[in-house]
Amino acid sequence: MDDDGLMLNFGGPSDSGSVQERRTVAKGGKWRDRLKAKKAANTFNRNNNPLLAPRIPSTNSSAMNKGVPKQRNEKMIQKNSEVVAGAGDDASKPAPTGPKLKHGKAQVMSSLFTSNPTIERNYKQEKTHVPENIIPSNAPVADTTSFIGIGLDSDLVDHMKTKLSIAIPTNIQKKALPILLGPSRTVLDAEIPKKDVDVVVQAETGSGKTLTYLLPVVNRLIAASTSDGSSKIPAFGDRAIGTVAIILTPTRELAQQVLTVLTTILSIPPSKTPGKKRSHWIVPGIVIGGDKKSSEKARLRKGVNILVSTPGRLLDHLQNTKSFNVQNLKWLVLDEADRLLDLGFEETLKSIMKIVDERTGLGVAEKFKGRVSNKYWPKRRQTVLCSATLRDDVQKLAGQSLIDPMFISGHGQVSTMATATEDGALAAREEETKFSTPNQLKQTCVLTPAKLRLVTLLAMLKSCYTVHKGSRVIKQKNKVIVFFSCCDSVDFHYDLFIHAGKQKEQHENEDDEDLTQKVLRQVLSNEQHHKKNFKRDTPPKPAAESQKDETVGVSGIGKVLENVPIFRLHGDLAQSVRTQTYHEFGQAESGILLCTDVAARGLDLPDVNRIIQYDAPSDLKDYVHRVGRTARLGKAGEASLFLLPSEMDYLDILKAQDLHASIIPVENVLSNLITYANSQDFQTPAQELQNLLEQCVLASSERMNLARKSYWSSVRAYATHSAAEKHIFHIKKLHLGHYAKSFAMREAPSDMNEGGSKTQKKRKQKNDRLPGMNKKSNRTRNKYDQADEFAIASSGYQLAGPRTKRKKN
Ligand SMILES: Nc1ncnc2c1ncn2[C@@H]1O[C@H](COP(=O)(O)OP(=O)(O)OP(=O)(O)O)[C@@H](O)[C@H]1O
Repeated sequence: MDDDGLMLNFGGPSDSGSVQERRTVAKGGKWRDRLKAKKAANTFNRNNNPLLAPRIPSTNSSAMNKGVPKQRNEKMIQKNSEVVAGAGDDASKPAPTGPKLKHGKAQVMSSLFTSNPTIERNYKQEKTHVPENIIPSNAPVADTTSFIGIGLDSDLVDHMKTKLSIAIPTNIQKKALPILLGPSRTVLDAEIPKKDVDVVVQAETGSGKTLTYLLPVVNRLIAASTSDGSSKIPAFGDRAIGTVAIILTPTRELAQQVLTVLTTILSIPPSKTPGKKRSHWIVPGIVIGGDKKSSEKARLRKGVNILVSTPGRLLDHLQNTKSFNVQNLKWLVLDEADRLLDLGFEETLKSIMKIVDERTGLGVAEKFKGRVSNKYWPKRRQTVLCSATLRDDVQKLAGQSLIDPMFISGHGQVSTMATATEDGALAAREEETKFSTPNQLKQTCVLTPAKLRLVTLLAMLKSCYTVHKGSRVIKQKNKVIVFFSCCDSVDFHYDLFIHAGKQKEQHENEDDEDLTQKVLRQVLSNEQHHKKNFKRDTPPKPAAESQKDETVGVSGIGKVLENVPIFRLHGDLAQSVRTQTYHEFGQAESGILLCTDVAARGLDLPDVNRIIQYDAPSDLKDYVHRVGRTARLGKAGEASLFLLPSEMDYLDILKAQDLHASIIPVENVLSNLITYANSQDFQTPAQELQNLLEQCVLASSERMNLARKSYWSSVRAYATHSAAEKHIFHIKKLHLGHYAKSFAMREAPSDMNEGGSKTQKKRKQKNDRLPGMNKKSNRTRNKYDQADEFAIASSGYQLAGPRTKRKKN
């Protein structure tokens, strides 16, 4: 932290009560004089502002309670705030030359509570939004409507009750099912058209959209394969008809989840109604990337009647698997349609549509003519689009691939898309298509200075699993999902949370030798022995750890997080690991899932009570989907967003969409780290925790590399915010040194790809400079703009960051 050592803070809290510092750079003179001046300033700030400097622990503080003598404790804090490798406790001695890092700079352990930015807006005076209506908006509707009343098959309804405990439809199911049943509907309603139409479904997260589009398809196929003796329509039952329905999802996990629901509702037992006979011919199936293509081909050849797929693999089979028969396709469902229409999927989707249109255009195959032309089968292919965040981009597609679509929204009127674009209706539609989150969801925001981010995250996570009641610590079970902006960051935090704290145990019983000196020495020896690359699929095992690796299967447990199982999920993991993680976290009673946006959409992970967005989403839609992993189907839930003080205006963007997050002061979150009754001091445990994390990173060169990779990938991801949000999330506003602290590093890392001649390095640095730093940045920025979750995944493409304060400026 090069600047912290020289920046001096003067001034106390401002009149408004917000934290305010005047900074003066102490230049010239001897280092001892500068140090003295800094200490004087720190003492002043410490007395005036709780966030600016560590307090000397009071007699009941954590350190004192542990029996650490006051004098030693003061020294520790002092040491934490100063140049550890350079200056010892005795200021009269010349600074010893401590171990150096590769790039030749002494290690600086700066305090967490100095030089933090001020929060300019007085948020305490801003009104907190209290939702007027806290009746859950995505729960089943408590009225007389039943699935039978809507017109579903009685055997199917019984089966759903027994297998899924589902008896009453949700709001969106009540509205959309009758329309999607079309002419096959047995219950008549004059207001609902009896012809088959394309449909756009927009409803809140966790409101049962999956069953909304699956039930009509299954119900119609079941009806088509049933004969009760009285009907003139012969029962259909031939798997060889090929694929009649395709459900497309943006992620593999979501595809697997949809297949599970589909298989469950298709496992309907034989009817108990006398005379009612049904052919069991409907075969569900899945084709997703990461699986063996040859076995998928074999299944498609035999006939998969309802197919769930991700776009890339579907296109691959459409182009290359001759036996894949879609000539009789009757339903095409795009789940998370807005994501499927995003950059990256758009081209694939166009190609899919083109091929499907060509093949279905040939008409029903000769063999099935007359057999699939009754009311149970749509006359032409029906397309259904679904999402919680469908807006104008979907209307673009509506113009091309949907014919006179109906727009069904969870909280609005059913209307045609044409009406929506007519005069006057547009304004109403805009209001209707504001992103809405479940009423019962509690949304909060923590304004955290960059240096405090990591400890604040841990404090928040700890609070989910332990409650302090007086001197008693009560453990509780919870399921929490933490969203990061990139895969490297997920990997780094996963590894850190599992291994941090084990170093401490190892060294505690040893001689008085300074721990930091030992750890630093370890780094130097590690660097000679560990040249191997870090592999993503297996958790890192730094040699500095003497303990056995506590990673079991796809989860691990760590001391810093109360031994709660920690999981990770991102697009760079092997498919087998992704699948296992999804299942194990889903079934776990308690756990923390660290993930990227790959888990943001559609995943129905049971009983998740808390969402933490550690990195702000790069798209507002992702905000809605991320927070939607909790508060599902009428249950309670809380979602917390981490923002830097400089990013506070993002709350206004959220407000404009009726997304209201109330602010929690960072001190309140950090106070969860206080473990001793009656103590007010959160700074000492926070500082101790940060030191512990930093030591863990320093202890292994592999982990240090991972921290650097993760740091640069996160910086790169930060640069991908859309133009509309650039004024808030601009890389120039990011204090890189402080940001490094949130990766448990003591200073901003240099470029990882260092090497080559001096001129080559200079040229590379110039080309790779951060966005907005020079004229060449445009070229670099184009690369960022194309990056999606999967592209941000790896840090193969690294940036050179400014390394000194002068360069930074
Ligand atoms: N009518 C119902 N009664 C009870 N539970 C239901 C009902 N309909 C769906 N569910 C259950 O609600 C949960 C959420 O459903 P689903 O995943 O389809 O929500 P969604 O609207 O698609 O959410 P997202 O937008 O996040 O994808 C599932 O566990 C599902 O089994």
